[in-house]
Parts: sequence; structure tokens; C-alpha cells
Amino acid sequence: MGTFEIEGGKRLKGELIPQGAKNEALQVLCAVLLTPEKVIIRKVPNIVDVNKLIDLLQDLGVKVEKLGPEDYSFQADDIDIEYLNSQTFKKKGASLRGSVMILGPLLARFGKGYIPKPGGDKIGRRRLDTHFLGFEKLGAEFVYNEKSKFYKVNAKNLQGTYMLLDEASVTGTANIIMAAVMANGETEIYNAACEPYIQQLCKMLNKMGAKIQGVGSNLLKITGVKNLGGCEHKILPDMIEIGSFIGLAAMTQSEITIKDVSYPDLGRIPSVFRSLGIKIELRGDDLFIPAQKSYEVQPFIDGSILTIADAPWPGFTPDLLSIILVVATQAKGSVLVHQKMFESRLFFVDKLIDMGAQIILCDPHRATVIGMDRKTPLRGIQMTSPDIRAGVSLLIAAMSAKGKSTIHNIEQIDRGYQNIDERLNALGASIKRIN
Ligand SMILES: CC(=O)N[C@H]1[C@@H](OP(=O)(O)OP(=O)(O)OC[C@H]2O[C@@H](n3ccc(=O)[nH]c3=O)[C@H](O)[C@@H]2O)O[C@H](CO)[C@@H](O)[C@@H]1O
Ligand SMILES: C=C(OP(=O)(O)O)C(=O)O
Repeated sequence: MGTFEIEGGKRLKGELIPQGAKNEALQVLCAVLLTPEKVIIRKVPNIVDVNKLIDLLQDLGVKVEKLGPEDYSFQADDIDIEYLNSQTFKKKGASLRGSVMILGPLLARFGKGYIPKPGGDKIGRRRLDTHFLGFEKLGAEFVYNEKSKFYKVNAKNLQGTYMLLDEASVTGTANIIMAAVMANGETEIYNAACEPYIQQLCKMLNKMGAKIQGVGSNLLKITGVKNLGGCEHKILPDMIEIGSFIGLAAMTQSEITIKDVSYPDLGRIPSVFRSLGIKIELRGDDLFIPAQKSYEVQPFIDGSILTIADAPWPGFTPDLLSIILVVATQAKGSVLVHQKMFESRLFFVDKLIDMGAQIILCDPHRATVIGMDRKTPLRGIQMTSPDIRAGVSLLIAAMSAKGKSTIHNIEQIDRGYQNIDERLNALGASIKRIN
């Protein structure tokens, strides 16, 4: 289990370049399975989850070539579909969430797709119903082995149809889109997730020859085509990393410029951080966060306590609520953080409480944070990171705290943040990695 030792209280100064988005990378990497032609993907983040997926694709027979530090070419012209029955696949496929999105492309191209119960964060129930209900609607047969926790879908032909998703699942929508692009006839997906990463996937598939309309909306119309070809695609900057850096700057009173953020794709992220009183300036496509002594929560118009809640896009992403929560501990004013989508993502607040934060965990979904306006700094402690975003929130808390902190299980952080310690140390942080 890896560990970070953090000396708190350091102010950072300088520029951060966001990595390519983890959650987009996981989608578009799976999409390379849809064609025997070469697909070039740029700005691929060098993080554990993405590297695991690339490894899995290689095991399946995809030829992978590294063209540069962040650029790869993939060619799925000799897929070993039997690999899906191997023990290695059962182990590797289960080790990350994103692997579930190989199902749609494999079903579309080879008529079958298998997957062990996928991993990812333990942040509540993470059902896959939407994925399989969608595949079944397209005519696939679904078999779930409860004992081995292995999911199978098979189809001779996929037939386009209308479907209303039971929820706007992100990976579910990506999977169904990839299954539908080569189905017979027309598919309509209503209540589709529509976040920028789904839009990016659709744009990439359209470049490959797919016919997807309604991109960016929650009603997608897909006209099936016989084959898809190669293309070149560039991944967006990671909006969750950008949000994490905004929070980090505010908490540590640092002056940070976040480069090339693709501002129009950040949705409500800047405005939600602004509602905590954090100043964010847009300079070209960069975000400039000045060093701020104090930031004051903006209550609602009627004077009631600010509530920050998550919702499917274009709502505020659940992946940034843990960061909001930690940043609120040093704001001036109180905030109610309402995590509606996941039921176990707020439990890490016990660590923040140990550090001296004033938080009331009302129930698994809601926490009230009474901001301390830096009157009492958090104090360094020993802790273990429970999930990727809680892990980074604890890192931010530790960087702002008085004294030394230790965070164990940093593999969770490495899952989604590229060389976070080196990048932050270059700006003045003091984070030591102990393996
Ligand atoms: C690899 C990847 O891309 N992971 C992301 C993806 O996970 P993933 O695709 O697994 O998440 P889903 O969108 O399926 O669902 C996330 C949670 O929200 C709930 N839900 C979802 C839709 C809805 O309309 N109502 C609702 O309550 C689900 O029941 C579930 O508990 O999307 C999540 C939601 O943005 C993010 O946290 C994950 O980082
Ligand atoms: C929950 C997350 O990831 P995953 O879906 O891969 O577990 C996340 O990125 O915050």
C-alpha cells in the first residue's frame, strides 16, 4: 500500500496543465474495438485505470503503439475473442470500472461481450441494469452468473429501436451507443447521459463513419452503418482534475493558473466554486485563481443556507462534491453538501472531523459544513484514502493543514491523477511518496 507524507501549510504558485480526462479516455479507448482500422488517440492520461484498460485491450489482441508521451495508435484487426473466457480476463476486467465499456463494441462487432463485475470506487451500489436493459432492447440475450459474478451478452444481429433509459447512466449510455452504431436501422436513446465525454465519444464515432444525431442532448438518434473506419481523436482536459485544482488553490491560499481548460466544457463547475466565494478569472482558455485570504459562501437569494448537490449533466458532477466539501471547511459561512447519486461517498468526513473540521454528517447523503474562515487551521493526521476523489480531498486538506499528515492507500489517487505529487511539488508543495 503506497503512502504520501505531506508537510502542510505550503503555498503554491505557478501553472498546472490538466491531464487528459480519465472518464473520456476509458470510453474512447473501448471504441477502438469497433474497427479493424487504425485509431489515433491524443492526450491519453498516464494513470493507473487507463493503463490497465490499455493492457486489457492488448490482451484482447489490439495492437498498441505509443506515438509520443500522450499519444497512441490502436488497431483492433486481430481480436482474440476467446480471451474473454480466460481467468486472466476475469481478474483484469474486474479491476476497474471502465472495462465494462468493452461490452458494447464487442457485441456490435463480434456478436458477444463478457465482463466480470467491474471494479472502481466503493462508493455505494453501482448497478449495471441500464447497460443490459439497453443491450436487450437492441435484441441481445443477457445472462448473469450470480455465483461467479460474470455478465454475458450475445446477439446474432442487433436491431435498432427506441429506448427510454431507466437512468441517465454515463457508462451505460456510452456502452449502448457503441452497440447501436452498427445495428440494423435506427436507434433512439432517450434519457441519454449527455456530458462532454459522451459528446466526445459521439464525435469520435461520427468521424469513424457512424451516424449519430442529437449529440449534447438527452435524445440521441443513431442510424446504423455496416462498418466503421479509423480516425484521429483528442481527449478533453479532465474537468474533475480542473475542479480539484480550483479547490486546492483556494484551500492553500495559492495563486495558480490552470492552462487550456476548454472552458465551455466545464458546465457548472466554475460557478459552483464561485458560489463558495472563490475568485476564478478566465484568461483566454486558462483559469487564474488568485491567492485568497478568505472566501465567503454566497447564500441563496432568500438568505437560506447554500446547498450544493450533484445531478446528471448538465447538473454538477458527483465526482467533485468531495472536493467542495473539503474546501467548504475553511470558507466563511455554512454549506449543505447533498450527494444524491452515490450513497457511500461522504463517509470520509470522519477524517476531516479528526483534522478539526466542523461537519455534521446528517445521513449518508448529506453533510453540513460550518466553515471556519481559516480561524482554526486543520491539523495533520494519519489517514487512509477510501476512494479516488475522497483521496484527493484528503490530500488537499493535508496540504492546507498545520503539521504533517500521512495518507495511505494512495493507489486510489493514482487511479485518476497523473503524477500528482511531482506536479504539485513543482509548484511548492511538500508531498513525499513512500512505496
Ligand atoms: C468510468 C466513469 O466514467 N465513471 C463515472 C461514471 O460512472 P458510472 O457510469 O458507473 O455511473 P452512472 O452514471 O451509471 O451512475 C452513477 C450513480 O448515479 C446514480 N444515478 C445516475 C443517473 C441518474 O439519472 N440518476 C442517478 O441517481 C446511479 O444510480 C449511480 O449510483 O459516471 C458517474 C456519474 O457521473 C461518475 O461518478 C463516474 O466517475
Ligand atoms: C467514481 C469514479 O471513478 P470510477 O467510476 O472509475 O470508479 C471517479 O472518477 O470519481
